[in-house]
Amino acid sequence: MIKQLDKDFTSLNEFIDLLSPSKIFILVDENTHDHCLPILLPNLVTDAPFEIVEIEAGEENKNIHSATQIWEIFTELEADRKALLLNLGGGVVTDLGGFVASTYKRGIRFINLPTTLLAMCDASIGGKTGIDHIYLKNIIGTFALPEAILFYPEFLKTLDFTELRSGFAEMLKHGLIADAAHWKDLTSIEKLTPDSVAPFIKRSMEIKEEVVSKDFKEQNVRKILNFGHTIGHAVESLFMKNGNLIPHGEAVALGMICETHLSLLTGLIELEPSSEIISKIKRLFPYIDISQFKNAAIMDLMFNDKKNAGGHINFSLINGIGSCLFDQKVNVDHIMMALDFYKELNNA
Ligand SMILES: NC(=O)c1ccc[n+]([C@@H]2O[C@H](COP(=O)([O-])OP(=O)(O)OC[C@H]3O[C@@H](n4cnc5c(N)ncnc54)[C@H](O)[C@@H]3O)[C@@H](O)[C@H]2O)c1
Ligand SMILES: O=C(O)C(=O)C[C@@H](O)[C@H](O)[C@H](O)COP(=O)(O)O
Ligand SMILES: [Zn+2]
Repeated sequence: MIKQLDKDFTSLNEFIDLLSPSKIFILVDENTHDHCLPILLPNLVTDAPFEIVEIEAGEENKNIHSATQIWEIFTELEADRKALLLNLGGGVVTDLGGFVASTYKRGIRFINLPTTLLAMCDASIGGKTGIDHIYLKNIIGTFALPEAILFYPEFLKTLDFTELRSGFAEMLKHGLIADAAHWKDLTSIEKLTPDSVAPFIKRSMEIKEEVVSKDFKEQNVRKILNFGHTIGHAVESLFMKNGNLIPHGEAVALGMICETHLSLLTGLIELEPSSEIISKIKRLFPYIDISQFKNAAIMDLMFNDKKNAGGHINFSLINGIGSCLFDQKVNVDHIMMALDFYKELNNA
């Protein structure tokens, strides 16, 4: 169930009532503890006892150490199989919380309460949970669906602009892979703010939900949701390794530029739409200097991509605005050219 919360959080309370949990755990990070918990707690009406579990904020904490910490808290506080986890946060909290919940005692129930644009439109939906390990993004994880995804756009009011823009990248991705009108709507927004983007959140969520409903375990069409991520995740991992993190959405924006150019090089898309896509993404997102990374190092990481099979890198590439093909095998020289294309964009 995906539903927008009213200001009294009635649907959350009703739903918790229905689930009748033995205990509720509310997972937050430092920022959602300060900004979102004070909105949730006065509205939470339940007979079940609850505990707050806090992790440090940031991608560097989406790891096994945080997971262990949470499992230990569950054990100490005697969480049983009827316990319920509320993931109140961005994609780090929903990915990590979902992972911890789906593995503790072989699975307890969880509800996602996304607080970033990225988590609302993407991470909270679709049941991919996980953690990063040895600098590889989401390399350990499960497919496990939340009982509900309840979103409240008011949470976005305290979000930094950089994080809002990061979520906007995944929304643009949804337009590019599946809905040209959504791409047009999003790229027509004059100034990105919580209010200006709010009318388009629902459509973005629907696109993600529609794709996932056709292929939950990512055997085929779900791979289109990974457009921009083959190169984006590789670059994100290299920055993580250097201890110099970049927001996930910025890595995806970079990845979408490279992979749009790759779509052009492989003859899938015409020059005009590819130029439109690249110039619009370039205008919206900061240029990321990747000159420190050799193309071969970026490529090495792509071999760990979860879409791959039989030692081949499988790309998801667009064949027009609003349309995407998966399992595309491309010439290695073209991958190198796409990376060089991005590296040279700074001088263009
Ligand atoms: N499972 C999926 O399908 C999926 C999809 C897309 C991305 N992801 C993952 O999601 C993660 C990125 O998510 P994210 O961009 O939400 O990052 P995040 O969870 O790190 O949140 C970004 C920052 O915003 C802060 N924050 C969150 N809500 C806030 C609020 N309302 N007000 C003020 N500050 C707030 C957080 O503390 C953090 O500092 C990555 O790990 C990515 O791999 C997963
Ligand atoms: O839900 C999906 O499927 C996606 O690919 C959405 C992506 O935006 C997201 O970043 C996802 O976590 C990537 O998954 P991964 O399998 O490439 O780690
Ligand atoms: Zn993503």
